[in-house]
Amino acid sequence: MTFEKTPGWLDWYQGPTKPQFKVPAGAVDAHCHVFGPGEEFPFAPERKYTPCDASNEQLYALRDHLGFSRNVVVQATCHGADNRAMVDALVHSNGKARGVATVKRSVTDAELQAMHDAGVRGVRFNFVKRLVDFTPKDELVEIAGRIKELGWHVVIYFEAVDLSELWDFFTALPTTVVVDHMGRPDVTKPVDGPEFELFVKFMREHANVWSKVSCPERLSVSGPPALNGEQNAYRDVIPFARRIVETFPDRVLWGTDWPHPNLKDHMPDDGLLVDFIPHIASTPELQRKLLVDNPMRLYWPEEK
Ligand SMILES: O=C(O)/C=C(\CC(=O)C(=O)O)C(=O)O
Repeated sequence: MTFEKTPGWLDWYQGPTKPQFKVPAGAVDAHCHVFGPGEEFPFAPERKYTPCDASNEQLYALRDHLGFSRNVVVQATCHGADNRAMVDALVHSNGKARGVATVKRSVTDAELQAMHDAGVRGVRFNFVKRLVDFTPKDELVEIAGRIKELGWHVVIYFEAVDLSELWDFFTALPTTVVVDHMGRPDVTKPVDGPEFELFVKFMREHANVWSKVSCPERLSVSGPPALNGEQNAYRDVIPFARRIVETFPDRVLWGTDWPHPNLKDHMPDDGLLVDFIPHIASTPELQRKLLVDNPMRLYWPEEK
């Protein structure tokens, strides 16, 4: 089956630079995706976008190029609840990748167990309206209860303005809860203003809540973009990510977000994205927690 990309689609960056920042040994890229390839793993009929292909071989070549050791592959909405491409990536990783799936209430216990055996350790609940149709909360509660039995966690993706409305649902989840991209703050607002304070309160009052401090390229308004050797990219995002890393050093994760779905403005050089890390985690200890200790505790606890 061949697919036509969404008009204006930006393909991932070819030939990323070698990062100047050397990540610590055993670093984990804890948020990335695979797309298809569409011929082998067709995109879902209910998808809101059609991406370019981005295979697991290409993902693992990037991992090696950037100096990372492992990946967490997160199911992208263009594959709906058909997790085959993501699971195939885990199966071909030599144990170096774990996954986060999207499931429906109709998933069977045997299917969940098969995903667990392949390396899936979480499910993603997506509340970003441009990406998914609404799923009833009672269905999500039921799923959360079932995956808890497997020791999995829930990854949540939402926009900052929706946090107050989703608060009661999120705070009742019975598992570890990992927030994608700091809950997508509006970085033109103050880092100590009411909107981001609510997110900090969410983490402060709930010790089971973690955050990915990823995706500056998605959150930044004033840039400059991670292109053309820029070593000080996305300056407007730094205070937000830094605050979360320094306040909750044991509950933060970082990922490239390769192949960067739905960017409209530019496609970042992934090598320069890695060079962003020391701006938000400024000491070797913070870097080790962010890139090694925390993701290992969550995704490979048996190795700790
Ligand atoms: O890569 C991300 O985390 C963000 C996405 C895409 C996405 O999450 C998905 O398709 O599942 C976005 O904001 O468009």
